[in-house]
Amino acid sequence: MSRVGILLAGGASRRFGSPKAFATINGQYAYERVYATLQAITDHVVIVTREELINKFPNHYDVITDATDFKGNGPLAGIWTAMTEHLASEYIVAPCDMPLLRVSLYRMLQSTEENAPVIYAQYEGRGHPLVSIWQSRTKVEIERQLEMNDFRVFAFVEKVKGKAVDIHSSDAFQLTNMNTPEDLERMITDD
Ligand SMILES: Nc1nc2c(ncn2[C@@H]2O[C@H](COP(=O)(O)OP(=O)(O)OP(=O)(O)O)[C@@H](O)[C@H]2O)c(=O)[nH]1
Repeated sequence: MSRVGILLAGGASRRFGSPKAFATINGQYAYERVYATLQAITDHVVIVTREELINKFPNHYDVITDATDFKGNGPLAGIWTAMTEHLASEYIVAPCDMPLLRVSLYRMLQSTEENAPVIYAQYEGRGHPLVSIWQSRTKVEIERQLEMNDFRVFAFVEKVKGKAVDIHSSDAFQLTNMNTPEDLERMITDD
């Protein structure tokens, strides 16, 4: 089975004020940390970003931008773009703004028996559809939704009856994201 990691780094980072992918946590860029996690559990990792950032990533990374037809419309378009550029049986998805994600959390998702189209993390009833595993068969359905100008990730995951996996409280810290500079400050203190 071939697995491709999709690192989502194409957001506007409006609340953060500068590109979140390049926020520094203890000497490492946020995206580098997430990349390392995806690299450990996949055959290849692709970073999906926006035009303005593409040259900021070193050349040895595989970096693409959202498909022209859907760009600027959120992460679902990014997931679909990566699926079109890289054929695989399954895709492991992670956002660049959760730099505490570790392999152990994805292993938990992978150990789910179900052959659900999307398997995603959930903690205290809140789903995290960008911390997830997507089967390749979802590509056609994503495209159908995007073509209807519906860019909502969670709506998609619910529509295809994605499987939520409850994360143990001891792993919940991994789902911490940085929407604001204050979130990053807290993360550095806790890391
Ligand atoms: N490829 C791609 N990734 C996206 C897009 N929008 C958001 N993301 C990524 O999805 C993850 C979660 O996004 P948000 O929390 O909404 O981040 P954001 O849009 O950068 O932040 P705000 O502008 O403050 O809402 C982050 O890793 C983003 O980089 C997009 O249009 N394309």
